[in-house]
Amino acid sequence: MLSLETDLQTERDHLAASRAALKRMREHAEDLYATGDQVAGDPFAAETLGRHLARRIADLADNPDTPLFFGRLDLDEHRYHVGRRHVTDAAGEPMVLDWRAPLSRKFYQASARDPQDVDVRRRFGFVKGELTSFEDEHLGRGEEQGTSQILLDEIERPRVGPMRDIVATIQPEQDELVRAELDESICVQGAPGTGKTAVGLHRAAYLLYLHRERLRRAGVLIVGPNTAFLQYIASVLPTLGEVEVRQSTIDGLLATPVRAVDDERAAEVKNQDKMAAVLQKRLLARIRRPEEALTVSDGSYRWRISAEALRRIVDDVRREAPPYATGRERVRARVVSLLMRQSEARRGDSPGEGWQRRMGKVAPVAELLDAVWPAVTPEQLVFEVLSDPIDEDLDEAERAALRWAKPPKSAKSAKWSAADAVLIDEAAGLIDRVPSFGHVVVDEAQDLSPMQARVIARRSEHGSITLLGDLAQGTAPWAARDWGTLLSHLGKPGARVVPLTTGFRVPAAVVALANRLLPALGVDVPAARSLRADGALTIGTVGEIDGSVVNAVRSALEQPGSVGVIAADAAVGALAEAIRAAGIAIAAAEDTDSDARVTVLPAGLAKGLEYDHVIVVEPADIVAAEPRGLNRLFVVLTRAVSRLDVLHARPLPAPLDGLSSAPM
Ligand SMILES: Nc1ncnc2c1ncn2[C@@H]1O[C@H](COP(=O)(O)OP(=O)(O)OP(=O)(O)O)[C@@H](O)[C@H]1O
Repeated sequence: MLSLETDLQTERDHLAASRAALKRMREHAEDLYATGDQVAGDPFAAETLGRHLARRIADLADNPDTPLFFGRLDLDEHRYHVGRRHVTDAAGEPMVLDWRAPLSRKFYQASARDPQDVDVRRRFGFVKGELTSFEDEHLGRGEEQGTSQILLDEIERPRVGPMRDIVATIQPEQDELVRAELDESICVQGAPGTGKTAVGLHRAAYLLYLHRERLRRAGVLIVGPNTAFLQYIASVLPTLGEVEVRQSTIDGLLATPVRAVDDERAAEVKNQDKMAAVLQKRLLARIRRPEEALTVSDGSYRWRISAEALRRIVDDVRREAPPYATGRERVRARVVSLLMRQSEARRGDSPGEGWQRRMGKVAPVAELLDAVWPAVTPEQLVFEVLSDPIDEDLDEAERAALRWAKPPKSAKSAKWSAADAVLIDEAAGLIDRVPSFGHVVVDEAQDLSPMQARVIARRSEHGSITLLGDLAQGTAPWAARDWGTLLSHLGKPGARVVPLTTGFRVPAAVVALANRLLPALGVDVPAARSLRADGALTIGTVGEIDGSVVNAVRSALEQPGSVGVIAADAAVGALAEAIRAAGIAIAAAEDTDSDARVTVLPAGLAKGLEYDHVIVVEPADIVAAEPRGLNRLFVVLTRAVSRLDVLHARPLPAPLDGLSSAPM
């Protein structure tokens, strides 16, 4: 016991010394920042250095609630503490090793069977930033714990506020994914609560650490399903020291503001992958083969290019298939080049750049371009397709669904829907190149339509992707039934698909309930198993919904943690009213900082979120509200971290039929 206390004290001393070292590193960076103007040779260098140092100072901030290290590795000769960032002493010796450093990998991967030179792996337990315990595994002696108590404490802790990082407890199968090579695209099929989102965010942080310069230039993008979700995950990367990652919904990536709503059928047709071909054909149909020769006056000279030579230029460029706008410029450049050759032959010297620019713009050349390769905006192209959808690949019903209900006068006055914005992005990608990110993480990817997938494909053409999702949680009308098809739309057909099945959120009893829905969902996915034996599930028949929900919220509030009331979208307003009328404060779904512990949430927004206590209201209504209602119910039931109440006045949906349901 004494030795344990002594050990704990030694570790606390190391923590204090590491804190002091971090402070020294920060002060050093601050000093450099203050004197930056003098050390840098010129204003540009001063600004670059200043930005670098400001970032470094932010990186070195010490948050008293997040322990500087969480583990220790005893190797043959050396002992390393593993933490959130590198900390070195005044002599440059490591005091804390960044979790992403190659050596730290042993902390996550070593096992009794494969100790990887690790004699002892130590995990630390913290309470509010205080080091309170540790667990040792003597891997060198072939000893290994079963499931770590520190991990169990971590996953069972009450969830309040935004999502937290999991660096201290990343599991070996998660670590494999986090540390996959930058060039490798991967797809994670993960049952609810298996840590897909966590893996995606940590992979982004890991890649930024290893390939900082390359990724800083190209950028890293995280795509999530809605703003409530983005708020929920927003603080994970900053706690890992990464602040320069763009986080967006699909709509947020698009340049077109959404000001209209499609009916279901129109949205479905517009999201089919064949719309890409429809747009492309329509665009290429603008290109005409020249029929007349071109004559250009140039002072006392007249140059002439035959119709045949012009046709050859247009045919060649078309065959090269550059983006449309590049094609137009290429035709212009080749026409000018032929003019130049004539000029050289006649005048005996090469005309300069000014001449070439002028020739590119003279009226006959401009007219030729407008006739054979007319300029077009993405909006104009989509406007034309929706005004007159004549493509032979569309049947009559599809054409009718596409046609404007009330045709606008022009592309400029059109009000675009979310699906139109995706079509406009597709058109923009046909006309011009879209810059590609170095790495893109897509969460809840099962809900991407083929056309939305192409939005991401354009932005990851020269980079890699991490695709995260669960086919069982697909709720959009176009949700993926298999990953292979979606991966082809994303331009990464060969990506590895890796399943995750160990759940860290949902208690076993709740997983068993949700798994009953799986056979009815029409997708082939492995069922989850939960690491959590705790947790409570109540299924109750009630007479009157509102009053019963208020009672359930009251008793949920007697326990620590967050409470999520999830109901069919149409029922949420009245429920929130009833809860407020009972004097209970409610937080908005986007507001993860609110003091109120209760959130009332439409089923449509529950994806990706979690609450300690979830109250699901009238499952039959959630199922009836949409075509993939059972998938929606699967999502909703799996949001609970500790306790789930299912309240129903109507019979439960068929797959849950026969479950014992006590009157409440
Ligand atoms: N290795 C881990 N250690 C501790 N907690 C973990 C670990 N992996 C995941 N978790 C926790 O489990 C919960 C679920 O993780 P996450 O939201 O990433 O799962 P998900 O697979 O994206 O879930 P869903 O598909 O239901 O949205 C989170 O609270 C997360 O912090």
